[in-house]
Amino acid sequence: MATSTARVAALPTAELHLHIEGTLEPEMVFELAARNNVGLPFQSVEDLREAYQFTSLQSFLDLYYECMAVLQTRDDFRTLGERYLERAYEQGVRHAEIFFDAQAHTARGLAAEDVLDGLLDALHTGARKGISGGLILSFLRDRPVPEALETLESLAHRAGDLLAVGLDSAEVGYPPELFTPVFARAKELGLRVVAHAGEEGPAAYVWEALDLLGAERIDHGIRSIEDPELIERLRRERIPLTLCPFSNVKLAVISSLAEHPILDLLDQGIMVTVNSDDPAYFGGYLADNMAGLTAAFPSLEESALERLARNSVDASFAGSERKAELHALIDEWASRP
Ligand code: HPA
Ligand SMILES: [Zn+2]
Repeated sequence: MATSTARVAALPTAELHLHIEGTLEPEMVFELAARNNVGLPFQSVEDLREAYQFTSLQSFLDLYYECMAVLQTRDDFRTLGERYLERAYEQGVRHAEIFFDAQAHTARGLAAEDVLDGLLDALHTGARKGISGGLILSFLRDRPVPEALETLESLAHRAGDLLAVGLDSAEVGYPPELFTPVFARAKELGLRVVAHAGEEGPAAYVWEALDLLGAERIDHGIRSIEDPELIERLRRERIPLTLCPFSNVKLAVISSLAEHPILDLLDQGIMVTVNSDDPAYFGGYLADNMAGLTAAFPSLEESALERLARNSVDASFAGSERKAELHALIDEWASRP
C-alpha cells in the first residue's frame, strides 16, 4: 500500500541538495522587491508563477538569477534561510546542508560576508528549533575560474563557518576539470567537497568531479546510468548521489517522474538520496518529492523510504553524534507504523 503523505512528511531526513536562492517563493520576491525598492518585470505573484515553465537548466537559471536581485541585505538572507528551515522542518528535514551562490550576489555588489552571516543567523535559529546544518559555498561554473578562486580567498578567513564547497550553474561546456585549482585550495582550507555533475552534462563529468576535484558526493549524477563502469565505482565506493526528482522533470532532464532512475539505482546498490534542489521553482520541498515518488512508483515500499532517509544521514557531513541522533529519529518513525 502506498505510504500516506502525512507519514512521508513525518520521516526524518537530511537534505543535502538545496540551493537557498531556490527557496525564494514568488510571494517573497514581491515582498522583498517592495522592501528594497527593486523593480520587477512581472506584474504580480501569479504572473511570476506563470513564468515557471522551463525547457532546460538554462531556462530556469535565467529566472533564478533574475529573481535573486531582490535579496539585498544580511537580514534578507536570514529571513530566506529561516523560512526555508521552517518549511523543511514541517516536511521531516532534521539536518540541512545548504548551497549558496556567493558569486551571484557579489557580482551585484553585495558583500559575501553579509550573505554568509545572514545564512548563519538562520542556521542558529534552526538549531534552536531542532534542525542542524551547514553551508556549502558553491562556485558558478559558467563564470571565470579566477573569480571562483577570488571568492574562495575572500572567505578563507571564514572557512570555519563553511562545511564544504560545491559547483553549480550551467553545466554543459564547463567541465569540472576547469576548477581543479579552486577545489585543491578549498581542501587546503579543510573544506569538504561536493559537485553537481551528470545533470545535463555527460557521465565523463562525474568521473572528473571524483578524480580531479575529489568530490565526496555527486549532486544529481543521474547520467551516471549511461556508464556501467561508473555505476560500479559509485556502488563499490559508496559515493552518494543527491537526486532531485521534481527538478529533473521540471528541467526536462527526464520526461516524467515514472521515468526517474531512482529505483534502478537503489536496486543496483547505489547510495542515493532524495532532495528538493530549488523547491520554490520545482513544485515542492523534500517530502513533496518523496510523496511524488510514492505516487509514481506504487511498488516503492516503506522500507525503501527508510533506506533513502538513512542514506541521507550517512551521506551527510554531520558529526557521528548527530548522525546517531538522526538514525534514532528514523528508528522511532519505523517502529510506529
Ligand atoms: O539544478 C541545478 N543545477 C545547476 N545549478 C543550479 N543552481 C540552482 N539549481 C541548480
Ligand atoms: Zn542543484
